[in-house]
Parts: sequence; C-alpha cells; structure tokens
Amino acid sequence: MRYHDNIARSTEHLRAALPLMTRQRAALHPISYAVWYEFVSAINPPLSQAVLKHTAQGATLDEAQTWALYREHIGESLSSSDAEESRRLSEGLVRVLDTMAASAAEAGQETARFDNSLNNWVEQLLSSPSQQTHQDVLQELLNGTREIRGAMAVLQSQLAQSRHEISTLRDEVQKARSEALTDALTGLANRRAFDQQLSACMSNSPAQAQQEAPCLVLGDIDFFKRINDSFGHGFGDQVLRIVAQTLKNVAADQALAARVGGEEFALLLPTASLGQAQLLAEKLRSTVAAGRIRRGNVAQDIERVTISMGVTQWQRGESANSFYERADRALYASKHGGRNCVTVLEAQAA
Ligand SMILES: Nc1nc2c(ncn2[C@@H]2O[C@H](COP(=O)(O)OP(=O)(O)OP(=O)(O)O)[C@@H](O)[C@H]2O)c(=O)[nH]1
Repeated sequence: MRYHDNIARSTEHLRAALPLMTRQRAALHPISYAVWYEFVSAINPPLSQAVLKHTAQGATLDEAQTWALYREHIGESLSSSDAEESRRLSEGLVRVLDTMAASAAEAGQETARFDNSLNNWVEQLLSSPSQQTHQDVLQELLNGTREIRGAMAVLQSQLAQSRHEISTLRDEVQKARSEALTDALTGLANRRAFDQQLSACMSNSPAQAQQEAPCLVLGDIDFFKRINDSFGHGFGDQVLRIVAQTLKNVAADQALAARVGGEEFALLLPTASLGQAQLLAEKLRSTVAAGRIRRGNVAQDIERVTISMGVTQWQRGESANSFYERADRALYASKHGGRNCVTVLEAQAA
C-alpha cells in the first residue's frame, strides 16, 4: 500500500481533495480520488507536476485525462486488491456526497420558498390595515416557520447520518491501509511495506559519506520444507509466527522487521554501522537457535529451528535492487557455508 498517512492527515487530504475533485469534468470515482489524493498529499511529485500542467489557467480534467494521469503515474503501483478496495470505498464516498448534495439542494429550495413567502407576507401586512388580514398573515408566518424548522431538522439529521458514514468509511480506509501493509500470518510488515520503507530509508539517508547508511539483514529459516513435511503445514505456520515474534523482539525500535517471502525475513536498520547490523543478526540467529518449539500439547520438542543470515550496508547512490541482491548473496553464502550462521558482505567486496 502506498498510502501511510494517519487518520488526521488523511482526513485533511480528503477535505482538500474533495473540492478539487468536484471541480473537474471527470466523474467522482476511485481513479479520480487516487489522482487528487496523491496531488494534495504531495507524495507523487511527477503526478503533481502533470496535474498542475493540465489545470493551468483554470482548465479542468476530463475523464480521459484523469485516467491517463492515473495510468502513467499511479496505476502500476497499485495491486488489483488495492484497486478493488479503493473502488468500494470511493463508491461509499460518492454515495455520501450525493446524499449530502441532495439534502443541501432540498434545504436550499425550501429556504428560497420561505423567503418568497416572507416577502409576500410583508407586502400584505404593509398594504392592508385589516385586522383579519394581519391575523391570517401571522398564522401563515407561523405555519411557514414550522415547515422551515422541520426541513432544517431533516437536513441536520441527514448531515449527522452522513458524518457517521464518513467516519465509518475513514475507519475502513485506515483498516484497509494497515492490512495492505501487514503480513496476515505473522503480523510483521509485509514485502510491500518493506519496499516502501527501504526506498524511504534510502532517500532520507544523509548525503555525507561519514554518516551511517541503512543496513539490511536478511534471514531464511533452514530446512523449512523438512519442518513442513515432517510436522505439517499448520506447524510450519506456527514456526513462522514464533520466528517473527523473535524478530520483533530483537528488532525492538532499532529496525523494521518484515516477512519478505515464504520463510524469508528482513530487518532494515535506517542508520547503523555494518558492525551493529552484524551484532543484531547474530543476536537473532542465536535467539532462534536457542529456542525450542513445542507441538501443540505434545510434550516433545522438535529439532531446533535455525536461521541463516546475510548482512550488508547500502552504498550511496546504488539502487534498492542492487542493495537487496547483495544481502541475498550474503544470505546464500551462509546457506552454502553450512547454515545457522551470519555472513557479512561489504559493498566494495561484492
Ligand atoms: N507452513 C508454511 N510453509 C511455507 C509458507 N511459505 C512457504 N512455505 C514453504 O517453505 C518451504 C521452503 O522450502 P525451500 O525453499 O526448499 O527451503 P528450505 O527447505 O528452508 O531449505 P534451505 O532454505 O535451503 O535451508 C517450502 O516447502 C514452502 O512450501 C507458509 O506461509 N507456511
């Protein structure tokens, strides 16, 4: 998932995006919402520039332009499940907006009618000295006021209902966002969250060569297939959850812990020396190796679980792929070196 604003920020973006969206010629659908959300949250500079270019001198975006901007600057980064979730939530948003717009229009008509009546009544009062006319007009005024009060009460309750729906939608957006970044089995960050953090880490890394750059620790459970084959997939899952918990404990607040593949894990340290990353990897390796995992209620320990690790540090200017591949090479050096060990690969030596 590419969006990680908290509720307050995303509500601000929603408020900023809605008026912009409704000003365009394109319909209010998930695609236009994605374009305007990314525009107002400034997370996608190329998209923002393209939008500004298209909307220079008061021009508005039509359907085809909106889709083209989406395809060129957003589309490929969204998975189909994101798109489906986004479609569902945006439909909800459009429904709420439609209801609010209809209620506001109705209340507006009601107020205009009342205003007309008021003018008539004032004219009648001023032009007729008759007591009876005065009484009739006052009665009509009373009835008219009751009606407008009733219409306002309906509008207020519809607005309260819309507020409630928006708040539910906001919660759903938040939940969807968090689910899209979390590995369902282990609760760790998933590969997508990891990739996002990795590129954020690389772009936020200080330019000075003497400051520490991000380090990456990759770990892969040894002979995991054998664990699955011997004790079943359910037990394999349990092992994955326990190793993930160990990762979380070891990483604490020093590193992002993620499950990046079936039985493959990663620790991303935003700023650390290679030595510190190696120490963390060693701590993780030894903690996993020292643990014993019990199968259900059977009071019998299985063979210990071990994990092989690869460690490296980002070299300024290199791509995320090259950084990740070096950590992977270090990991496979550990596998070929007998497993249950840590291999460190420096960028210059790779
Ligand atoms: N239980 C369970 N197994 C999984 C999951 N994802 C992948 N696997 C299994 O993980 C196993 C990985 O096996 P291999 O890639 O052969 O690796 P390995 O047996 O750990 O061997 P080495 O890595 O060489 O030590 C496969 O049997 C996959 O089916 C999962 O979510 N749950």
